[in-house]
Amino acid sequence: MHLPPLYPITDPRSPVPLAEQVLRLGEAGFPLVQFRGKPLPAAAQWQELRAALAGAAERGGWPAICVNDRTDLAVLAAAEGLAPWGLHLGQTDLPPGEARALPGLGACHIGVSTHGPAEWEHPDPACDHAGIGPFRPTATKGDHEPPVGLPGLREGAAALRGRGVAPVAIGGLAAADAGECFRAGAEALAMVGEISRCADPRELLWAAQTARWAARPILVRGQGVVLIGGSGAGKSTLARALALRLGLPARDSDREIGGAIPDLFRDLGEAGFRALEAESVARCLERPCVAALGGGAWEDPETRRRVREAGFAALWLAEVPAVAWGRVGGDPNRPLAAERTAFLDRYARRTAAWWEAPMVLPLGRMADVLADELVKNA
Ligand SMILES: Nc1ncnc2c1ncn2[C@@H]1O[C@H](COP(=O)(O)OP(=O)(O)OP(=O)(O)O)[C@@H](O)[C@H]1O
Ligand SMILES: O=C(O)C1=C[C@@H](O)[C@@H](O)[C@H](O)C1
Ligand SMILES: [Mg+2]
Repeated sequence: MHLPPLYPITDPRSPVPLAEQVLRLGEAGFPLVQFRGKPLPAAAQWQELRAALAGAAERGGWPAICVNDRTDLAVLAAAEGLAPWGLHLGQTDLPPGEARALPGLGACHIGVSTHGPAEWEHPDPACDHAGIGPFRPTATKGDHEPPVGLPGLREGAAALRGRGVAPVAIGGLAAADAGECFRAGAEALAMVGEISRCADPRELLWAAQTARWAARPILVRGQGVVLIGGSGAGKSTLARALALRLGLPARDSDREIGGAIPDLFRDLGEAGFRALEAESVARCLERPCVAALGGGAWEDPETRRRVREAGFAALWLAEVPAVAWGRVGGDPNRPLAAERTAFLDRYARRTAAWWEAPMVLPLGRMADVLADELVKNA
């Protein structure tokens, strides 16, 4: 289970409506936001949640939204075709397994709040991430448990990771805590409000990402790498920059197909193109290299299996879909980038599979800067 380094939670005390908080954070590059509407009345929470989910759906499924506490609202949303990415439950909310069995929530990522060893040792098998906290005393929640501090975070993170659950530090955190929390084993830092209130949330996220790479490197020298993600994310560009620095060949499944992509789509149809693409990816995996995969290649489960079997690391270049569209929309060499709505809908459909890989957030950086940072820690 992979999460972004910072996990913002909406703040109902802010004058900015909750849906707008979510969408602004998405625009800044945050892939995941938790929707917390407490103590607003249910009707107001629902109105904001629906607007946030509908807005994110129109933006290529970006950002992903995790609903805090309100399983009922998550079910309502799912019934409207707006199932959230996840659901975050406290120890006194519905049990995760029962929540996930509700209509429309089968694919939900469930997070739980944990506070001590009993919960760290026995996380509910239906959850794939968990908050550990409070890290220090916090004014956001009046009813919190005693602070766990760094020792608790370290103990909780090790126990949860050992059980396949991604640990999220939460409670009174500031961005300056990032390095220490990642070194203690946290996958992400959750923060209420601070992120939206800061002058430049994107810079905060960039700093947290580089701090996490320093504490928990995602590249190993000598190992092959495939870059996955949507069309226009910058995979081909980053693959070249990364290969140069890692001393590996740069490859590109689109180039190695050996024909002009628009001609292949015209002559063979998309299914014919996909068959050639799968063979091309398989050739890229024959020896270690940095390979950019075509934007649709990761949809094929056989390709995903082959990448794992070849021992390559998969990295998701998680660009904001609207930014990717701005780069490649209308490009005659990309037959699936002809129409904006279809392009963004395709991004949204493909996202679930990309979440399987650790993400690289470009956040406005050029490929050379991203590659330098990634290689620094390899
Ligand atoms: N980090 C970046 N910042 C700004 N522009 C970029 C960045 N990376 C790539 N680009 C530009 O965006 C466009 C698309 O990049 P690229 O071809 O690398 O995307 P891709 O992910 O490989 O897309 P596809 O899946 O369609 O092959 C190119 O014009 C490239 O120069
Ligand atoms: O998003 C897609 O499905 C595509 C992306 C490109 O990399 C090419 O593989 C082709 O244009 C199709
Ligand atoms: Mg490419």
